[in-house]
Amino acid sequence: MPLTFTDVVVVLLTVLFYVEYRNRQKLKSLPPGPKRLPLIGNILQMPTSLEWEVYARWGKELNSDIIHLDVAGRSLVVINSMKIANDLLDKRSSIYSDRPILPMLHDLMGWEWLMSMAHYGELWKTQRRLFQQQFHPSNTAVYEDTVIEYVREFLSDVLDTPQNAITLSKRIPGGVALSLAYGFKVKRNDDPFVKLVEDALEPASLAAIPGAFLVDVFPFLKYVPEFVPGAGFKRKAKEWRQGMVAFKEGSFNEARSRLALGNTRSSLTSRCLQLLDTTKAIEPQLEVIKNAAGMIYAAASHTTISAIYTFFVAMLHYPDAMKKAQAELDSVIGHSRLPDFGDRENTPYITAVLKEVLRWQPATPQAVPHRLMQNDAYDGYAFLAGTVFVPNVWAMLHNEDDYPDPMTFKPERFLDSDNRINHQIQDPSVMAFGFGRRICAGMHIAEAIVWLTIASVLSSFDITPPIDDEGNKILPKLLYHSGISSYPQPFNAIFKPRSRDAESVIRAAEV
Ligand code: HEM
Repeated sequence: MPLTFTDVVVVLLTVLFYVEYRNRQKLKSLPPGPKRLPLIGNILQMPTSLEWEVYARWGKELNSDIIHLDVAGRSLVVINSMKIANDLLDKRSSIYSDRPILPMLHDLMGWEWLMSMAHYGELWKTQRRLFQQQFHPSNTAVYEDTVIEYVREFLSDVLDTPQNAITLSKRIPGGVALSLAYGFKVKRNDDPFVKLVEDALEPASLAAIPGAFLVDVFPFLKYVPEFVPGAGFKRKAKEWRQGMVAFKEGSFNEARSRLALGNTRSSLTSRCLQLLDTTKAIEPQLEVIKNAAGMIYAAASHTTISAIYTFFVAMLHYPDAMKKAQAELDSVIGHSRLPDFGDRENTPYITAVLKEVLRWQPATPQAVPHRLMQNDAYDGYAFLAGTVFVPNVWAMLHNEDDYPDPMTFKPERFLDSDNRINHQIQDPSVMAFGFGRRICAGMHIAEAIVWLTIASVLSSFDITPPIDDEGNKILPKLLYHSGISSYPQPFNAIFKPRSRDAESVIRAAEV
């Protein structure tokens, strides 16, 4: 007998009621969360901007450092405290180190090879090992000269076109990354590889946020054909996939041919190509090198530029901090040379500025999400395998107990009464760079780039806000874009050499 319309409605309602019943059962053992709607859960409340601040507010309202969000039946757990992040993501890292599968990013855009997004398995392990061998924290010689080179070129470029200083600063982490990955010397303007990789990365950063695309919430949508109305995301993904392939293959092939011609600097690609094991299949080895090299710009550039921009924004809002930093640099380094890494030990205030930059507006306010690999229980809660955990680094770094008056930029909070680094104060780096086995593999390089940029810029320039027609300062708004790495909205600043001597020192130091 054929089914009637009423039969279909009854079956459908039964299924829906069953799904909702199961969701409610699951929720009983989960952390508190904002009020949810049947079936779709919290989907309509999911914030689309400043997520980290909304999650922190929800945590306070619910009086819990761990909150649960139901995204149409999928569990998202936000961790607002460092202790819980340590308990789960560090101490139980053997089961909390996977990444969520995001159909838009992984399947449709083809970024499944990207180490920071990769599944916790053999491919990730091989890439991470390779990365650590090349950039071991003790092996500073591999990156310090490159960092010095790009920072000094930046200073000289700012002397030439001070009005472009903010845009020019992007070349510091971008140039260091392309140099470490492929041995390319990045052009001062319109570098073709920077363009290639930027075109590929912009959409990937967006798609890396869980729930940014509906297909991440309803994975079956990935099977909807491209011509169906509303499937525009598939056309976008196809175009973005081409960008990704062009960057990954194009940069690697160029590095390889330059190596063959002997026309390259030492880099991860060149060193790995020289160490190829000819007794084994070559193609899989090439694939690993290609992935690891492609990873470097992706992980290093947008995150580190965010921190550099935050440094500029902080100097505009807090000129007293800038003056104190300059006074320290003047007394330790003087006026006849630029800072270098040997000065790090003797400039605690600059180190404190670096720490406060990483804390005040963290470059990755929600770090990168982790995915639980097997069922687990914690503090009376039960989590199912597949639950996605978002470490709300912003909330941890704005915790009033560790950092009183957290919205204020105050490097002094990291110093003791003798103006030395106070090790009793929680170091922001233990949160700002993520957790457990997936912790940022390049954090020492990131800190080196940002430290040298702060020290070099402040020893040479004053940074002040532009002035409007009525004589008022135009200060940047403290509004940050959403994305895996978050950066301030466009702003302007005036960079003025501190003296004639400062100009001569910059010109003399250019390498
Ligand atoms: C201020 C700058 C930076 C910040 C804030 C930052 C932050 C992060 C965070 C939060 C993660 C994810 C950690 C987790 O899953 O818990 C990560 C992963 C990673 N970062 Fe960074 N990062 C920065 C710069 C860099 C640089 C300069 C490099 C390389 C030269 C780098 C290489 C990586 C790599 C390879 C991963 C993937 C680790 C994995 O999944 O195993 N990062 N970073």
